[in-house]
Amino acid sequence: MASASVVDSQLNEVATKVKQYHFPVESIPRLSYDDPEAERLIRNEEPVILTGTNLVASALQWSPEYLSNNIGHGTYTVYSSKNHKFLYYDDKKICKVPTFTPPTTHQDMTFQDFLNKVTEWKEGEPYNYLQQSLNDSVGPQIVQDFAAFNWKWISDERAKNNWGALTSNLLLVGMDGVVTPVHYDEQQNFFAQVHGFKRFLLFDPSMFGCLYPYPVFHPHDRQSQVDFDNPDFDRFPRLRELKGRQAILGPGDVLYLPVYWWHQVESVPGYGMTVSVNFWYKSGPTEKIVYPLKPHQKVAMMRNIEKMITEALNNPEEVPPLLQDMVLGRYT
Ligand SMILES: O=C(O)C(=O)C[C@H](CCCc1ccccc1)C(=O)O
Ligand SMILES: [Zn+2]
Repeated sequence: MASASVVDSQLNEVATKVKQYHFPVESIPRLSYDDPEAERLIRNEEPVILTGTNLVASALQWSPEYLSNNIGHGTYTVYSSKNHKFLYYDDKKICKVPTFTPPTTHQDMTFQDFLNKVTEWKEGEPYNYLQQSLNDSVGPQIVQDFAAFNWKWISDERAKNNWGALTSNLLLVGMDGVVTPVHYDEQQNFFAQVHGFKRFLLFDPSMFGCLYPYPVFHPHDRQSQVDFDNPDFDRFPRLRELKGRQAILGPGDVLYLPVYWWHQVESVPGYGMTVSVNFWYKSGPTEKIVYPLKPHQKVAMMRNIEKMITEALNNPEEVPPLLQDMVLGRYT
């Protein structure tokens, strides 16, 4: 395992290589897991990079080759995209938008088949990204490594911050340069980087108005309509107000990614394949309402209003005209 200083010097080099976009970014604090400031940030639902957690220390040998030799012959969901971007969509909502064309395809295959596709990849061919919840179909060695995660530390964090249950651990194995475009999730997330380097761009929930998410009933619910590589400032004028944060993760780093925080995740080009494991937790029960409401509470409220209106109208096509009648010239 690379020593801390080696990872640190690599992180500094990676920071000079990552792509810059039109908006300014500030770094996320990188603190030892036992630093009281780290605890304060997590309590306050602000992102922080934690070092020294040993959360996935037992998985630091999970190179793609090691996984291929030890994960067994179960099948895993592998997404394919004609470019390096993997915009997530919810299969269950496709019926609401008949004109929707999925931007990625996915199929189940063995890890070995996935790794062969990546090894034999040629410029111009589709990109592949393995994204699959870790389950009991993995081989005994991987089960052993998984069991040796620092479950004590992370369950203490869950309890201290009054979160709900762990819902899943997503195993993510990406090709060099793949990108998960900017979106938010409705769960608390400890994101563990295992192999290779990932750059996160993060935006706090108050940036909702600058990131123009798809409608809640759309398959791309929770994803931004904005393409950072080709920002459309005419259609999305408040993009100009966007201010971001940045986190670069190396092997062993854990990012606390608070619920409702927007994030774009990139496997840094030129640094090879990446392996990550996330830990998604149901967010805790909302204690009693305190005013002023937090930005993420307003996002939750906007989602509920969109859901109510869509269900009440019982026809997605009638939602835009009703919302426009309600807002344009009255609240604008
Ligand atoms: O851990 C997170 O929240 C991430 O966004 C990590 C991201 C892949 C997530 C794929 C995905 C996005 C939306 C819904 C379900 C699955 C990456 O590392 O590329
Ligand atoms: Zn996410």
